[in-house]
Amino acid sequence: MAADTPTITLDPKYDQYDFPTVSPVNQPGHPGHTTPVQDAQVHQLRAELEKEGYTERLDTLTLLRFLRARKFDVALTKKMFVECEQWRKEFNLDELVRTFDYKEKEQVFAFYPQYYHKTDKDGRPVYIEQLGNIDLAAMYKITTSERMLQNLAVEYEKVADPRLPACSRKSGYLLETCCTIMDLKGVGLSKVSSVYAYVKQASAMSQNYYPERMGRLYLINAPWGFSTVFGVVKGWLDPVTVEKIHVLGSGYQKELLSQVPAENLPKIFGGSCDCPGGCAFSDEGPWKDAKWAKPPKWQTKQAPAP
Ligand SMILES: O=C(NCc1ccc2c(c1)OCO2)c1ncc(Br)cc1F
Repeated sequence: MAADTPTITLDPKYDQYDFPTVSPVNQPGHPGHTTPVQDAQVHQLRAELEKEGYTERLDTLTLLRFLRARKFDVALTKKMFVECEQWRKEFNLDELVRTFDYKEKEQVFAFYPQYYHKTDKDGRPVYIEQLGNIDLAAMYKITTSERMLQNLAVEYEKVADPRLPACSRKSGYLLETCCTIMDLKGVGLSKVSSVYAYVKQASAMSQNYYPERMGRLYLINAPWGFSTVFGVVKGWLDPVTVEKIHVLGSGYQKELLSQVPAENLPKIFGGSCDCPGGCAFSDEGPWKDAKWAKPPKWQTKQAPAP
């Protein structure tokens, strides 16, 4: 086997994957592109977590995501993993995923659409939020911030299964991140203050408990002055995160269409997609296609794609 062929060392006890596990991202720390030291850090982290009684989510792909988020500092990664397990327990996430019914979704979406819709040119799930019509006073007559965060957590859980595995099967390589579009049209700086608390909690949930899931973040229709404000915020963010974020004004369509094929982008954003019943409610994507949603039971374990 050529020296540069990506290979991944899997632990048969935890790594029961039924989708491709080699990442197209040819950077150290990504599955199929780890160094021997990084492989050893995965084993060290797993051994320490097992010793503390953890038994779930100790698979290689998950541990590598946490290790990348903490720059392979095993002690800091262990702390992050433990805090995430603590949050999952307090949030009662395993039951929530099974039972949560966001029956007020259509009414909330009139103010704040948040949905997954098809894929970008690299095959990632596209996640769209439209924040411009948020009216928390009116929304809190319909729902609560707790239920909005519960819905977000459930949708994030579905990213791990079935969305990303289906996208990985369709593309033939491992996909671990999403392409997020946040439409700020109509978000005046005054409204930002009331929305701020929720957005702060949502982004904290994303960064602390779903590490390395954001592949790209497009902030479109950013109000004039936002990119100046963002210039300050940028200084507080990790450079790896900053290079994923694209702040675009009203002339976003050309850049957005270079990342998301027109047929996958809703018409309202300059694409050509117009799902029956509305793109915001279709949940269209490879995860809805029987061909990709689940491997047939007979499928043998595939060797990682060369
Ligand atoms: O896009 C994501 N995070 C970025 C994000 C998500 C929510 C936010 C935010 C930034 O800023 C404000 O609210 C994101 N997070 C977790 C998972 Br799973 C999939 C995702 F696409």
